[in-house]
Amino acid sequence: DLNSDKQALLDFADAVPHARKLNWNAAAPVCSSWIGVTCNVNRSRVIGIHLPGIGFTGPIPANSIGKLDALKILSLRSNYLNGTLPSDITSISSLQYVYLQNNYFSGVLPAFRSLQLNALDLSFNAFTGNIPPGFQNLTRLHLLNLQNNSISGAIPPLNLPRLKILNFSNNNLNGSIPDSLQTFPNSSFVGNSMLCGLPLTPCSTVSSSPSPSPSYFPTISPHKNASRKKLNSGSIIAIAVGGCAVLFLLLALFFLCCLKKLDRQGSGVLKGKGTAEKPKDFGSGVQEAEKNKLCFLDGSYFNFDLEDLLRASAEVLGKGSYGSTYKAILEDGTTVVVKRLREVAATKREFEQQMEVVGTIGKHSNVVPVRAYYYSKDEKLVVYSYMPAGSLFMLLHRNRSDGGTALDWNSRMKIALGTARGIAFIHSEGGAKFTHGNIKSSNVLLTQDLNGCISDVGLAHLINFPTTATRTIGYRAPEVTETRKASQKSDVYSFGVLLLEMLTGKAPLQHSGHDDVVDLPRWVRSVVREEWTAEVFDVELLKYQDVEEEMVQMLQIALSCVAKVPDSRPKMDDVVRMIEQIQQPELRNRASSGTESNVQTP
Ligand SMILES: Nc1ncnc2c1ncn2[C@@H]1O[C@H](COP(=O)(O)OP(=O)(O)OP(=O)(O)O)[C@@H](O)[C@H]1O
Repeated sequence: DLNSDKQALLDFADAVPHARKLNWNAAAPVCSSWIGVTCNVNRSRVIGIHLPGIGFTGPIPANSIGKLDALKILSLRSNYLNGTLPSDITSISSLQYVYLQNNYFSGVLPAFRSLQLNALDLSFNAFTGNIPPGFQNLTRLHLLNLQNNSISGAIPPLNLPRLKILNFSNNNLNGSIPDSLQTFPNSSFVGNSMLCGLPLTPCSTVSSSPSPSPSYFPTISPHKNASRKKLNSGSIIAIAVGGCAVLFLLLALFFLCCLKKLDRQGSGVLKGKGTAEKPKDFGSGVQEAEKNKLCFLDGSYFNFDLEDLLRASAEVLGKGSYGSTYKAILEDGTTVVVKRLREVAATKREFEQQMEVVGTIGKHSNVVPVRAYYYSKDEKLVVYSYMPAGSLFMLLHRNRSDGGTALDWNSRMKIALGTARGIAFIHSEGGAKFTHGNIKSSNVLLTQDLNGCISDVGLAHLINFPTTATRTIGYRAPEVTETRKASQKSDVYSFGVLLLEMLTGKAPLQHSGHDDVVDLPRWVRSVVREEWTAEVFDVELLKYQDVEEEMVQMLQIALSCVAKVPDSRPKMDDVVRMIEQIQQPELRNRASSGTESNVQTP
């Protein structure tokens, strides 16, 4: 039951040291609050563990994870786990997905009992022994990755109907590749010097070699074999070590060159702009030795590591004040957004601490969650969920100039309230002095149902004060220009500008081809002073009936936020309350039908 699952997890966490803290508090509910743990629908059993890159070190003890006998997904990849895999884990009969790659597991490659197994990834470990013939029973397997271990012997004649991805490369396998596996590419088998047959060199192509007689070596390429026989194991090791050293040096040189080039370019690997380009390598500054250290803030969702990220195809979304932003599509189809930060002023410790805070704040439904981050001397990356519906900036301005439909009033109200709630949460959870520091419409991202989510939380604290970003200047409170320090009150000012932007349809920046205003609060104030008219409002909004009063109320809230004197501005909590008090759009229909008039949400 859930209690024994909980105990098994606690036993695991107690026994296995880990670099990153787990919030596995015995008193807190496992299914809703424990990082990296997924339960079944009725919350009676643990069915998934996703804990990649937590820094687990040492062996997994028996009677810990192995006791989770309803477990379907086990992901402990990219840790420092070693020793043999306890047999109670390999015996769990419910397992469907096992991701244990990039660890230091050793011992004989175990057979997995679960006939439900869909994916088994044990690559980049130190497993030895043969491929168990029992793998033939795993008829549901679609992925089998055993690359970069020390597995030896012949490949058993596996015939797995669903197998799509197979990788046995870089092991010590020998003999001929079974017919049933010959449809897989070369890359599935390379790096096994004693292995032959399609798609590698055919085992029987021996006629060109006069001696030794091919009949002595019926299944092994004589060419490879002959050269191998002359070397003793000592010289093979020497050559391998030498080869690796040269390769490592070359790689290091290559990375250095890339870095130098990057520095010269200022930021980003891309030379141009736009979305059509496909950079292959936005992580070229990542040092070989520091790979795999992608730190996850919520391991329960994603299953990838730094290598996957570096391999992903990426496209530039834009260059912001903090650096370049990429959309990356991982090999398994997961889409994430990677921010490559420049001019980070924080030390590694400060960066980590900030990310911990950001991790807590990211749990709010109006904040774009940070999924993972990476910090090295040369490269700082922050990984976010991809928000396919785009930003408020796009919906308000770009969409329209591209002939798209304008956002209606109800949607604007909903986005305004959501964003205000997100900012209020940032102010309350991050501590009394915690600020966002860069509130603007391109940092309000939307879900499909137009829930406004605030992005880039915590980044302003890590980066040197951006002075040049024109898109930011229009949102900046007057005092910040002098003090160069954001405060919660300056966030309120920026939010006020954002509200004015939604009300007027004008962007607070100079942008050719758009109806923009450099100082939006000043412009609105001057119009309002002349006469309280509909002139300030976006013409698109004037199409809607019976919303003028709400628009005027919102305008008042916005103007109170952009008060010149910081102390005259409301607190973010108050702003939320004020917006809530304007009749809720979703309640308007019911209210006007007379059944529930004057309804206000709490
Ligand atoms: N998680 C995300 N999902 C989808 N689009 C995103 C995501 N994060 C950022 N974007 C979009 O990518 C583009 C570039 O973002 P970026 O944050 O680099 O620039 P910015 O918002 O203009 O400036 P700043 O760096 O000051 O926030 C923006 O249009 C932004 O809306």
